[in-house]
Amino acid sequence: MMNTTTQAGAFSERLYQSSKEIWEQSHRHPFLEELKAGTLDPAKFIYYLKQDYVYLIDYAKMFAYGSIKANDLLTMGKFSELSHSILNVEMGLHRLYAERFGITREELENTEPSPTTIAYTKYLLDVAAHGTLAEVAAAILPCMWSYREIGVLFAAAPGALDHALYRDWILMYSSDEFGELTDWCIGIMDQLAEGLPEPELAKIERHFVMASKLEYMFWDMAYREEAWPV
Ligand SMILES: Cc1ncc(CO)c(N)n1
Repeated sequence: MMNTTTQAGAFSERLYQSSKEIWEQSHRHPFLEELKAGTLDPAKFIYYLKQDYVYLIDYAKMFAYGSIKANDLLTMGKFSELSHSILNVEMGLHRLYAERFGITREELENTEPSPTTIAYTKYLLDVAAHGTLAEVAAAILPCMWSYREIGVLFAAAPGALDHALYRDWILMYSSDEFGELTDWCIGIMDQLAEGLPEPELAKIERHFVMASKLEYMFWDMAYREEAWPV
């Protein structure tokens, strides 16, 4: 495993270790193995893109909550910068892909969330409604950090960038800009965890592990093109 934990402090290293095996299972999931090889069925990618678009609407709100819960202007500003970047840069990539596939913006935005998307986003929003800023940071971190890890690993994988279809996706998540935003999230997590009692740290760790499991489930959901049973 390539070390992408460039700025990890003590607590974020503990978080990383807590979910390392879950992340590795994600990396080995056929959705990502095939995306890396360029063989992923575009229908599965389109399904993912649409679910991820509605996921990102709620995910962007998590950073808005981060801004509300922050107590200093620097942190507020950074959380709102992150929210802006999700809505305009990351979701811009989804809109571009949708255009390539002939999917309208309206269709993209009106995607009915699958059971797994609901589970993930509502879990996050529950943490935002009831948790501390440190809990919010822990819940949103696996998303950024695991994608950065995947992006960096895939960008370095021989041939992965040669496949026209998935190249832009890999470039987005391996970009310096995405990496810097991820490092900021890791840094604020370490800062917020400093001096907290162990039961609080354990609760934060549970959010991180839960979000990591939901990340795995998101890949699996897309590969299965999960639908509502009724
Ligand atoms: C489900 C999910 N997790 C993480 C990211 C990265 O922001 C994303 N776009 N979607």
